[in-house]
Amino acid sequence: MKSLVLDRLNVLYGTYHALREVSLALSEGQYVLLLGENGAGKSTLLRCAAGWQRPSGGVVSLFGRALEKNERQARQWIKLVPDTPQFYAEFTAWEHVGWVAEAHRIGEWQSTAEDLMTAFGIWSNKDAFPASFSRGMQYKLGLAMSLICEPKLLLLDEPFGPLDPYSQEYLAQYLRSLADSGITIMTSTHVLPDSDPPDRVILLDQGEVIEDLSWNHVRDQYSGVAQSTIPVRVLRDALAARRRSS
Ligand SMILES: Nc1ncnc2c1ncn2[C@@H]1O[C@H](COP(=O)(O)OP(=O)(O)OP(=O)(O)O)[C@@H](O)[C@H]1O
Repeated sequence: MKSLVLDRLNVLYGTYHALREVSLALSEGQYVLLLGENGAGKSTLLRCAAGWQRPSGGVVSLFGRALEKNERQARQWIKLVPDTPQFYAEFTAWEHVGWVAEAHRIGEWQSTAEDLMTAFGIWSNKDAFPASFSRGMQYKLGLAMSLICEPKLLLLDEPFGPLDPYSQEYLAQYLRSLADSGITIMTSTHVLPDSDPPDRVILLDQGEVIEDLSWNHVRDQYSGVAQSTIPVRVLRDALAARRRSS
């Protein structure tokens, strides 16, 4: 069963075509990187996949059902952490996590929340207000709020960028273990830690999917190259080939 299928998605902002005939299918437990230059359409794709934005054309399906025909269930299953998560000024970090956990009817959420916040290094800030958090701490809180809801599909917009190197490695490890436990993950990124590789890499350029590669294929093609530098090389080579042929 495919957890996420995007079928010929198009997104127009006025006359600007931000996504053009984007089709892809993600299997359960796949960990996928979405690569592309600034403005390639990564956030737009993630927002459409999460149901935060309605495409101008095309269909988003989750576990075999169109998202808009199964919206409440789909929204419980999918969690998107945007590049800049938003918070309520008047609630603490702990209240944010507790509030989403209760809303999703997660039982006994407190110890999981403590584990998540400890793992992400924000436990000592649990009673502080997220407005006072650094960008990296805000991202970690956004992650904790999403993970406490036990999503089946986790969409992350630029998760590694705001994090310190230790947290980047920890998150890469954590994402790998989530995927191995059956959660599907798609993350846009310009950064890849050296450990715990993804399964697949999708390259976007000017709103179009230009490559869809297995990590094993990419790894073989760039053997001897540090994992962290592979995304930039894959993207650079694919864009160069595309511009040569056009
Ligand atoms: N609300 C909007 N109105 C008009 N144009 C938009 C809007 N949102 C995005 N765009 C345009 O759509 C294109 C894709 O934007 P998007 O944010 O999806 O790119 P991205 O790949 O996530 O970029 P980045 O790496 O900089 O985050 C860009 O040209 C952007 O200017």
